[in-house]
Amino acid sequence: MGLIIEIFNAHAYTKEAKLQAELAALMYKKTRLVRVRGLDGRSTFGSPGETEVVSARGRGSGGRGFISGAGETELQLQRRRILERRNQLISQIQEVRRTRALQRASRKRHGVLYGQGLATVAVIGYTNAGKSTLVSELSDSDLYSDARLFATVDPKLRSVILPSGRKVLFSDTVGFISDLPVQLVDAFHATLEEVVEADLLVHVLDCTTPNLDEHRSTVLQVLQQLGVSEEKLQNMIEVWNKIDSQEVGSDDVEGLDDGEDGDCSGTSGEEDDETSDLSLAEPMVDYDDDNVSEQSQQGPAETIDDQPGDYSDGWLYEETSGEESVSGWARDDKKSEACKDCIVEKDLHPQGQPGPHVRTSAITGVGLQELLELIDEKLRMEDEKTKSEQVVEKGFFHRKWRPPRVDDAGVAVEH
Ligand SMILES: Nc1nc2c(ncn2[C@@H]2O[C@H](COP(=O)(O)OP(=O)(O)OP(=O)(O)O)[C@@H](O)[C@H]2O)c(=O)[nH]1
Ligand SMILES: [Mg+2]
Repeated sequence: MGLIIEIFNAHAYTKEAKLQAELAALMYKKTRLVRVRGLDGRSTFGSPGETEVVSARGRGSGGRGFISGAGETELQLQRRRILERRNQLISQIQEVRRTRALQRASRKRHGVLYGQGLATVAVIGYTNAGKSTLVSELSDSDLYSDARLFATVDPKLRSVILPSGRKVLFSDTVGFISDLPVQLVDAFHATLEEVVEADLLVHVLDCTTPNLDEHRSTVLQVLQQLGVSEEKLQNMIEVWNKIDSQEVGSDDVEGLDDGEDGDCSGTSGEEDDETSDLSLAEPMVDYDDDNVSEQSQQGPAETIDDQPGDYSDGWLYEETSGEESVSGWARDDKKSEACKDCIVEKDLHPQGQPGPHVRTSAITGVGLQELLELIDEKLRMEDEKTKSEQVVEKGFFHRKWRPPRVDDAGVAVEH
């Protein structure tokens, strides 16, 4: 637990996160403030291992030890100091939160001013999944990003232009880890406010890890603890990142079941190997002449047989994302060439089974375009849903009040 807090501390680079990390550490220290045996063999109070902690009296009346202040034991003194610091930290955190809320409100206003609410997409996931790399790859490219907007407001927020031309804000979040202590979840709640408030969540998983399922459930658990709505969880996009790692050694693809690495081509768990074997043996989608010529218009043609691996488990991305979705939005060569390797699972988890919607490599750019298109589509669907909900609400609440008709009144009084 102490180590976990230290890790968070090291990664806390905003003022708010730093305050929260200190608060978590403080609360942790408080729980460890117990009677311990000092080096001289006497009972003392303090954190285990802290030899400087002095012994306290106050174990009932007449105990031995220092008295600080009016009969205050050393333990009480330490507790009081911790509580004072805690209160200080809490009020500072509240202040920072207020500022953040104002900033968020101003971002929304800014979006509205420009004719469209500025949606936020929170990129979440287990630590080391590649979230930051993904967000910066998306926003560093001139193609996707508008660096002028909000860059100074929050370094973790990046403005990105979706294929439809819509601007959204991507927020990179702190990585989740297993056994995240409940106090820490609370302490980092504000840091993760972006997650709760985001319009859409993108869950990045490192598909080369053998613990993919475990990482996924850890993240889902934390999201639930944070109070993310069921609806948002359902709508969340799952991205399997680092598919290039499999390409690196094409031999690895044959030896997917070596148990060392995860398998980016399967769905998840034990079925992976079976699925990937199937997909490697007999791809379900043939690349016919039409498809090949379609691809050759976008980038250098490559024969599919030469592909080092088929990440699709039979669901190859064969649509070219639709001309309409890329209108006015030039693809760069690197990305469009890479796109024929990547896969979008549009039929989102049909039987509620976990699995990727998009497979990406944040390093090479594979799958990023598909990811953006999917985000575009999801946000569009959300907009439509919100609009129709508003219409229903309006229909119900904004109905004009009319006095009861005379006929009705007549029925009521008639005898
Ligand atoms: N091979 C490969 N490596 C990647 C890819 N994306 C990220 N990495 C590497 O994975 C490591 C972690 O990447 P980050 O982007 O820092 O991961 P993160 O999810 O932000 O990690 P935390 O902030 O600690 O939660 C880095 O060494 C990246 O270079 C990818 O697509 N392929
Ligand atoms: Mg990161």
